[in-house]
Amino acid sequence: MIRFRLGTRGSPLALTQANMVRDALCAAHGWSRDQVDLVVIRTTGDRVQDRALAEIGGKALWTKELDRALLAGEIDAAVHSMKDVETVRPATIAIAAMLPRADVRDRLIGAATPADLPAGATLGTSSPRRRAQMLRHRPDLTVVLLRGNVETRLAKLAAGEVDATLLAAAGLDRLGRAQVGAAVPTDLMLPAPAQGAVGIEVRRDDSTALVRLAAIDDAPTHVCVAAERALLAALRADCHSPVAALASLAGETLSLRGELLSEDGAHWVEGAVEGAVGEPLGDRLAADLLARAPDPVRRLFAA
Ligand SMILES: NCc1[nH]cc(CCC(=O)O)c1CC(=O)O
Repeated sequence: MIRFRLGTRGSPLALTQANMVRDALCAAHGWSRDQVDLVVIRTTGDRVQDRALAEIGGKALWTKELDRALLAGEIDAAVHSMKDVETVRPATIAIAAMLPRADVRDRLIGAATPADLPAGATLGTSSPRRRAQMLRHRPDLTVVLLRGNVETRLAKLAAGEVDATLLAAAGLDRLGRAQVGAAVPTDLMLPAPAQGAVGIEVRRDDSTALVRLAAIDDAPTHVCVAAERALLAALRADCHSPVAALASLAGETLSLRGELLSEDGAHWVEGAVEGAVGEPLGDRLAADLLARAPDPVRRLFAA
């Protein structure tokens, strides 16, 4: 009997997403639930909660231990929020599949819209993108660090530690918190590259796992997230970088929007490109944005 081991982080959101992958694999291959083992891997990012990720080593904090377990053969595949996966991955690891993307927007919790926040309100976030985008619209806000998993952040908000916060709609919805917060339109706040997408990685030389996962790949999600990640790669951006991106697919035409900001949100540049799937849209948009970026923005992205 086939057994398949799926590695995942242990946060409630990570476990929910790993269960979605398990359900998709069972549906695609006619497996029973007990044929897919969820193997919980504790990551540095789960342990360190008091500093911004960018400060202590970035996205690798979420992927390093899962990469190790994957390459050591302890698991057959690793489930990730694609938003947390580094732009440059080891050559030995392949992104084999993505689940259909959820709501890509951020939700604001604490006010109906950014404009409704009281003057001088305190916004809790540790995302450079959310901080810069909110300061762009509301330079009067005070932004403070807020970390922890989704439930922890909501508890800190309820305890009055901050007046408002932003969380991905995808995470809230998957955790059964669809009523929490108000979605901010993407025209006002372009999401993080890959927000709302769950990806599954395997060893590049494991053709069995590659084929099994191909059966659950959502091609439109994969194409869009790949374009957003290509923009990050072309910008040499990392999790310190205030960058937003969103691709959408209409028939064979892929559209990619992007926004780069200075850390204080006082400067920004936005742009969009369109083309056929397979065209290097990320490179084109990166070149266009960098050419037009005001100095305080370009300095953050100069390779
Ligand atoms: N950086 C943490 C993280 N990684 C993925 C999600 C939510 C799910 C997603 O965006 O796919 C979150 C929480 C958040 O940003 O609110």
